[in-house]
Amino acid sequence: MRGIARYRCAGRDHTRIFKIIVIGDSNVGKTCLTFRFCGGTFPGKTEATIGVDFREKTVEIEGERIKVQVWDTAGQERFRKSMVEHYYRNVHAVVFVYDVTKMSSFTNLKTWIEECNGHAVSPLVPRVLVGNKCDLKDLIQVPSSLALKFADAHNMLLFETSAKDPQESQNVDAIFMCLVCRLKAQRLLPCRDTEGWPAQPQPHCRRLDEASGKGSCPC
Ligand SMILES: Nc1nc2c(ncn2[C@@H]2O[C@H](COP(=O)(O)OP(=O)(O)OP(=O)(O)O)[C@@H](O)[C@H]2O)c(=O)[nH]1
Ligand SMILES: [Mg+2]
Repeated sequence: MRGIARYRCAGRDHTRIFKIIVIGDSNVGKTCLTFRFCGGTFPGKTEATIGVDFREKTVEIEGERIKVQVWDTAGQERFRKSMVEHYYRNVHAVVFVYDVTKMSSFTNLKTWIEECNGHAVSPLVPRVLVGNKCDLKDLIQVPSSLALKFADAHNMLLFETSAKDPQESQNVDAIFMCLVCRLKAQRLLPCRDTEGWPAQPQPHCRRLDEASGKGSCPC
């Protein structure tokens, strides 16, 4: 049987928790991507996220169990403004999402990056760029070359994928697993218990589902 690595904090053993926030315009598919990663399915119907929805998934990498706490944020200004400070507090990694069929969601990325930088997120916090809805091949407006240039300029990896297409599910997993691997490599990252995770459900905050998965580093 393989041993599970655990880290000791204040005399107690803890599974490390990594907080990953998912940011981008409304309707780009943030909820669907997080659903695909945490639940393994594409939700039949979604509504605009209000505040934040929490999802989590426990993964095992090189013998260490890690809890990935995914913050599915609201893209609509009116549904997010009271929550923005909470999004960025103690964040470990950021996923920026645009819709490959909607150029404005790509050009707006600079605003999302500015917001992130404006909340003093350390440059050491890894960030990735995700172009979603690649299944809509005939409707693509954002060329990969343009997205790649943008990602390079901002020191991010680019993933182009689809939350909807089941054949893309491994790519969706790779987005998050890649971040987890990078965070795991940052050995000084402290373990946290439930800091940043509301003890009680709050208005506009719902903790949805939990699934478990095992994986190896996709990077
Ligand atoms: N074709 C296609 N549609 C998708 C994909 N991902 C999401 N959608 C659709 O896009 C719409 C918006 O998806 P959501 O995940 O709710 O978008 P969101 O970014 O969470 O939006 P907000 O919560 O308002 O910020 C829904 O109708 C989804 O079914 C995808 O990969 N392909
Ligand atoms: Mg949403």
